[in-house]
Amino acid sequence: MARHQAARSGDDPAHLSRDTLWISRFMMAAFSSLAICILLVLLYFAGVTDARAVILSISAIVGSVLVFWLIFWFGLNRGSRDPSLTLPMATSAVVSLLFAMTLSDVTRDVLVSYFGLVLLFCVFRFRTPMLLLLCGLILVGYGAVIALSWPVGGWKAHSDDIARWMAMATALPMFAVIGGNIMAGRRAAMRRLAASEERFRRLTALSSDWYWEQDAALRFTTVSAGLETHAGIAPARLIGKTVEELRADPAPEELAAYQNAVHARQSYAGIEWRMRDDAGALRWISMDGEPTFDAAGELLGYYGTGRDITQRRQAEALVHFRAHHDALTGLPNRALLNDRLAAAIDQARAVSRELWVVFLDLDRFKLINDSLGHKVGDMLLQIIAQRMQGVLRGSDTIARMGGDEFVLLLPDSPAGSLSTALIARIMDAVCAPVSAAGNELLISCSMGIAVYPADGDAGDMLVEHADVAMYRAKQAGRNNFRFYKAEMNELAMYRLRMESDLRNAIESQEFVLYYQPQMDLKSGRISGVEALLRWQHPRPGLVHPAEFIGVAEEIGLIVPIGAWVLEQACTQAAAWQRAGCPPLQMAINLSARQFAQKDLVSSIDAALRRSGLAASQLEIEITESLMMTDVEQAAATLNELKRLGVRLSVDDFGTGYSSLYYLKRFPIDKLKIDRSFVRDIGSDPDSEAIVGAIISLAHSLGLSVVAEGVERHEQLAYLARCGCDSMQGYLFSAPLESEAMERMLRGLPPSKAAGERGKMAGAGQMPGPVASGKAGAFNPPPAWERK
Ligand SMILES: Nc1nc2c(ncn2[C@@H]2O[C@@H]3COP(=O)(O)O[C@H]4[C@@H](O)[C@H](n5cnc6c(=O)[nH]c(N)nc65)O[C@@H]4COP(=O)(O)O[C@H]3[C@H]2O)c(=O)[nH]1
Repeated sequence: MARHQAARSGDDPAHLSRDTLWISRFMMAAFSSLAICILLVLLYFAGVTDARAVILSISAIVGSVLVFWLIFWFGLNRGSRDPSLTLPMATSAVVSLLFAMTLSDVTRDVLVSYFGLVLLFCVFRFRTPMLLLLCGLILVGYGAVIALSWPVGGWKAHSDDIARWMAMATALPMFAVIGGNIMAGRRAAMRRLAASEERFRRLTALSSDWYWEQDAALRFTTVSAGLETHAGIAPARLIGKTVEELRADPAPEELAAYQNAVHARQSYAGIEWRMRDDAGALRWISMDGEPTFDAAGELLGYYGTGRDITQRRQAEALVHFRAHHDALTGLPNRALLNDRLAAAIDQARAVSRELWVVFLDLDRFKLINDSLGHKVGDMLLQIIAQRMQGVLRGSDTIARMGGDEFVLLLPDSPAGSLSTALIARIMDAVCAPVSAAGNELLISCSMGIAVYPADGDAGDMLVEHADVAMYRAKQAGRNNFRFYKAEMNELAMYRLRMESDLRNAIESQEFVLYYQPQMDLKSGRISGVEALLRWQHPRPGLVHPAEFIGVAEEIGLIVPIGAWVLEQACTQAAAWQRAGCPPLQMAINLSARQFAQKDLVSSIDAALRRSGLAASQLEIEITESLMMTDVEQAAATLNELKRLGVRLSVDDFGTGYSSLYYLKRFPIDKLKIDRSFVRDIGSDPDSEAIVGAIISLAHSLGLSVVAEGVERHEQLAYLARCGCDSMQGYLFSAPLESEAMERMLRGLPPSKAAGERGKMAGAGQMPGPVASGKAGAFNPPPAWERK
């Protein structure tokens, strides 16, 4: 019957439980009826009652049970207000009993006790009035039975029945009232409990927490539906399992606090652990728990609340990641590098192996950043970071220190994997052309390497030494690497001192301009002068640009210094002209940083306006490398300068790319043959050939040529033979202070100690070869070191 009911209710669990309840009530009534039938049969065999009475009574009882069975089988009870059919079944039972009592007066006293049983069933279902009604039915029925049998035996024969009826007439109503009230109270309590449970259910549904219970073995016995709602985990998955059994693999060690608490039978809060949700994703769960004990103090289990804290943990993980990684490249940052460095040193020490710390700095990155914008700079950094990651092994670390600086940790392997070939691979990865935002960029890098344990056994010391070595690599011409050597520290100290002195130099007005004339080879006249910067340092004295321009460029000071040079040179040229000197070309050097300044053209324009110098009298010297970093941008800037009317010359021609392409592409007026070729005229036929080729190439492109560093007549003669347009060098004049230059322009004899070489090497001496490096080739002067 239950199966039938389940099928009809569509296997709905709610229907199933309701049907089961109704059936169980029917079954109780059926078994009670069976008990009466058995009793009647026993009474017959005991000779207490006759066969007819037994058969009729059993037929009536079984008949009524059958009727109810059919009602339940066909579900006819469902339409009733009380589908359990307690009232009809109770009435039928009473009527059946009364029928059996009527048939056999002897068994009446036995059967009467079954009324109590019927009332007992009903007391759970009926309220007091209904119970009283049932009592009335029983009493009236019993009275009727007595009345029907009255003619047989009279008063005497029925004195027991009357006494029993009277006892029942007093007891049954009392039973109905007391039982009814007790059950009414119980029902009220049940309602209150149900209401409270409903409130609790709603509360947990509203909250992001869920409720759970565990037994004494700490297995979940109850888990509220909130677990599924908020964490996507079906509560059934937890039932019968302990927290340890549910933990996700690999199990993190966060449960020690939980285990300590439950072992000590204490409450706990905020215990966090991970498990997979029904979709397989990892979830973080937080639990608060409270133990429950029985009267004897034995643990019954735990109960408490839980919540899904996955989002919070993910946010924390993100914050942690951001605190330890560089936002742009996703590489470890300085903080994480320090941790890894300490661990790598410990590891290297433990296995007695080397560890290389490499400091890598991109060459001229600032130029790209300043000229093409931060977006392109950022893309470049990301691409290069990815490339380096591709070259390095899993055991290596690459960290971004900020800007264009990276530090690489390269632990050695048992097979001895560290070699300069690895460094070359990294360099190749960085140097491969990069396409960023439509720009084809060529970038190189300089690297310094400090080796553990030889160069230090502390992380910060190794990084510092690698930085010093990187600086030396840069000084040695960039796109290079250097291993750290102890002597490098001295140079680093010197550089630091220079940096701080340079920062004061502008304010203290320690810069001066010297001017070196350029002589027209055809006319023998001064066609122009080159403004050359000097630093009048209070202690070592006059410092040449080769020693500080590179540093000023790196720390960005070259921009204000260059602006000062531009202003000063324009003002001086205009002043000479106003003083009656013949008009001349004023050449100034432009650094890479200056060239990348967005307001370069406008600032030159402003300087020309302020000084009153014609744009055509200003010549800007730029180097080849400066133009080649980003060809498009360089062409745009040079074209703008050209539109302004200034002249453009390429300094140090022959030492760099010397590409015919850029000579055609850029609006250049003049080439300056590098003095390294000029120096070798007379001693090296190759240099002579190069000088000759440069001159004819320039002329065929319509450019003029100036040779720098001319010191000997032999050089002058060769240059003149090749058709060089002008020359600059000690043969004619060293760089001069402005007054001395003015005298020369006016054709007056030089005053004593006028020339720079006179100042540096002794006044009045004949010009001779003077060693002079280029900007960026940085050598500490002995005078500086002595201070
Ligand atoms: N051996 C030899 N050298 C000669 C001779 N004649 C001139 N020189 C030197 O050659 C350098 C020519 O300047 P540069 O090629 O533009 O090379 C310059 C230029 O690149 C840079 N520089 C100088 N002044 C400035 C400036 O105001 N701004 C920028 N950005 N760079 C500057 O510093 C470099 C070095 O400048 P200086 O030390 O003044 O060195 C000057 C000059 O003193 C000679 O006959 N023999």
